[in-house]
Amino acid sequence: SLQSSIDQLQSSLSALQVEGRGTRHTPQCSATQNTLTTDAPAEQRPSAAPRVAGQRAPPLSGGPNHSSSSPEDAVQILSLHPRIFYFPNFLPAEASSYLRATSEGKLRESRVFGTDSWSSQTAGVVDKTSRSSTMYTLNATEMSRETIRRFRDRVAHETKMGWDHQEGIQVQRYTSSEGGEFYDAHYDSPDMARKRLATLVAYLEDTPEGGETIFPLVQRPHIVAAAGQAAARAPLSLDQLKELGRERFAAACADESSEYLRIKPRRGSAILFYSFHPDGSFDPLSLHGSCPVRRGEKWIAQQWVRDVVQRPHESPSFAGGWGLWGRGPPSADEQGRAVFLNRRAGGPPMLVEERVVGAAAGVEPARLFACSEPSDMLRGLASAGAWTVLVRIYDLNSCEEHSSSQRASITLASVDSSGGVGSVSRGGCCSLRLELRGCTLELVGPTEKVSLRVVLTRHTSPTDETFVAWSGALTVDGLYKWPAVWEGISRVWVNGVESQPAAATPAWSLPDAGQTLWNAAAVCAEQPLLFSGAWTQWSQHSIPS
Ligand SMILES: O=C(O)CCC(=O)C(=O)O
Ligand SMILES: [Fe+2]
Repeated sequence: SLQSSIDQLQSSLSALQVEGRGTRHTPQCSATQNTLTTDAPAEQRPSAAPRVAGQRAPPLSGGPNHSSSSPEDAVQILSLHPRIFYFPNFLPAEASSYLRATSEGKLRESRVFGTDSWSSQTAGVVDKTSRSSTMYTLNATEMSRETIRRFRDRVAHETKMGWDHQEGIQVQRYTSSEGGEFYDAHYDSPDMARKRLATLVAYLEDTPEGGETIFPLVQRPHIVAAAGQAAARAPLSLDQLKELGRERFAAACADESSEYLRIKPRRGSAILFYSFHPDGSFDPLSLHGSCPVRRGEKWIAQQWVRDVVQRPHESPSFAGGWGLWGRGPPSADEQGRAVFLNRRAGGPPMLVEERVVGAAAGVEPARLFACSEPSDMLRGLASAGAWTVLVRIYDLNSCEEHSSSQRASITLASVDSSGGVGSVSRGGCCSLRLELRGCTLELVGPTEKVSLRVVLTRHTSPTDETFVAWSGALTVDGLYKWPAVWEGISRVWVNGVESQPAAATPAWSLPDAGQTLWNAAAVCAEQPLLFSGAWTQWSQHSIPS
């Protein structure tokens, strides 16, 4: 029965709490009864152990050493179905202030996206009957601010998905005008091709009245949504669940003591929730919305984490050649080199190598090779016509991608002609020489800060990467040191199946393979890898599959 399943789950929760207190587990992994206190104003929250100034880890310390010494900072499990976590102390005041200040003058009307039409290409529509608020998405420069970098490190740490999977942070403001701005119950990832696996919502301010985030299909205090149980017995369609959720949502906003999960905006706190199950399938219980703001304002910053790479230049494993972008993992050739199937162009398999000549970091030229078999980048392209080779040089410090001083582009009149086009561009950061026939990219500059991405596209749409025939990125050895985020990883699943890292990526070796191997596999396979590391110490035995 429903009650017995709930009882069962609650007893597993108790077991989990015992685990959480075990010596092997850090306090950040404990599930506590504090779940219900997310509604309480700060001063009513259970008092933490006396705090000694300077002893507490900073809220954004991130990385494997991120362990809070204060129970007040411990992450709380609000729900396992769907997975929702509450961080009482996620953002330092400095980050909240920066996010608000930088967005304030740039806010635009928020839009909604239909379930079928949503994609990064569609702009959405303003529909005040389901969403009224204003928003701003941080640009690359803002995303690279130190305070934001720490924020992103922390998100990467908690999700075990790197920066390259993160969208631009979206800041959103709801005011109390016109009956209170709000966001009706909705899903974050209607686009199933490019899943938003996880959403982190950070609250930048206290909202005096209204503005709660509601999960209307998640009942409290139970850790499992009764709606899910009901749905399991008499399956509801997605539309029916949504309808049910919307009814409950409206009622829950009007009723402080509603039984459905609500999170009150408190400056510095955050929730992290997943719209997908660990096996990659959609989780309909992730429906959520924002109640109308009754008094004051609500400010949030959202970081969406996608299954596919969003910001390639930030990949820690950018070792070249996701030829035919994400169409499958590489296999090994006779010499053990990684080979990508050349499906789209119908040509021979593509071989991508990474080499570094000269000093890895410094002013010495670094020569980077990127070739399709045997040694000509263009040979695999049977299709004649005009192409554009776009070489983007990313400065990893500023994340600038499009400034002309850091970018070179070359247009080829036709593919089957000489192909031996050379070009030198000089910009603020470096100079670039591109020799297609000789398969040489020569980059001269402060290479410890630079990453390259090479994209070959049809001339008609030089910036449309859906037409990519070849895409590779090259990182100078040692150039990008991914923060120690990856060190805690102990197990890896691909689409719900646990796999050995070695088996998952045969003969695929990178300079710092230990840390980047799995992420490389995620990029190549274009599917979520679900990592088990520091944060999942408990989840290995507590998240039912
Ligand atoms: O405002 C909130 O609490 C949630 C916002 C949200 O769900 C969204 O913008 O997708
Ligand atoms: Fe949302």
